[in-house]
Amino acid sequence: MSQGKVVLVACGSFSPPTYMHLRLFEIAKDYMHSFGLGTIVGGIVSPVHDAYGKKDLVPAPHRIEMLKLSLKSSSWVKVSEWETQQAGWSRTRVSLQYHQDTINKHKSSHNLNEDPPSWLPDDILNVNNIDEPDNLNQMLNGNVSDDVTVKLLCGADLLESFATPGLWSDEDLETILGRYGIVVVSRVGSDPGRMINESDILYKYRRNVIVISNYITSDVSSTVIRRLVRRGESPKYLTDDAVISYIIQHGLYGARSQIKN
Ligand SMILES: Nc1ncnc2c1ncn2[C@@H]1O[C@H](COP(=O)(O)OP(=O)(O)OP(=O)(O)O)[C@@H](O)[C@H]1O
Ligand SMILES: NC(=O)c1ccc[n+]([C@@H]2O[C@H](COP(=O)(O)O)[C@@H](O)[C@H]2O)c1
Repeated sequence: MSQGKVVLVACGSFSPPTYMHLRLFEIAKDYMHSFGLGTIVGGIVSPVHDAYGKKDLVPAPHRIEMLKLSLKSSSWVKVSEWETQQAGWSRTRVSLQYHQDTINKHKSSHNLNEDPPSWLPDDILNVNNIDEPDNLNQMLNGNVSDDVTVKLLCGADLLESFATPGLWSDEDLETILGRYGIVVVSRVGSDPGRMINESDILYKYRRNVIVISNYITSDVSSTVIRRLVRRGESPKYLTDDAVISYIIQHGLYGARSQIKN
């Protein structure tokens, strides 16, 4: 298992973002830190293109704006608009590849002046961090690599979707699991351990799959928020207040102004 620097990338619809989407990053960061599984230097949320065509997927500019509102208080998780700016839907492998390539390109100090994308983690742009004494010591002792690897951050339902026939190509899964690796947070009703045991490809790459049991379980989903909004009920405390105001203001998900806020 790599113990170098890691950037977590979460791909999904985020229609709308819930507080659990953002909790995933905090849960993963704490877990990986306590078990010495790498140093998280940044987090990226990559909302899917409108062409993904999932039911209730509001146009990308709304989802991006709601994510930005949700992430106002985060110093290390940023929104990447790259997927939404492509001509059509991008497979997750392609998205990870793009983010990895861009990070590699900007990691070296001589590229710092080259218009870095706004989602690029500050730690990568901060040239002073590269040679900080602790890190240098570790590097000299051969304990850590200075490479930055992106890893897919997801909930256990996404892991389960790997087994859906025709949804993910074997080649993509080989690359996602073999080259990058994934960090999976348990979700009510899912059993990632069993999933790994039952899938040949997940079993083959099990060392690259970090499974985190989320003991503070929550079944909050975008579906639940959309349902409440549609019924004129309050989604307060399931997502950021600013997201709720945005939903009402733009009449998203069938919102009427009388939502009990
Ligand atoms: N409560 C949760 N616990 C763990 N992972 C979650 C939870 N909610 C969302 N995720 C993860 O967040 C990522 C983005 O998910 P997505 O945008 O599909 O959210 P969702 O709430 O499941 O949406 P929907 O209800 O529209 O299907 C996925 O990897 C998903 O597994
Ligand atoms: N073959 C693939 O790369 C593949 C297949 C299905 C879903 N996905 C991604 O997984 C995420 C799923 O999001 P939802 O759970 O909201 O459907 C999206 O980011 C989507 O692009 C990727």
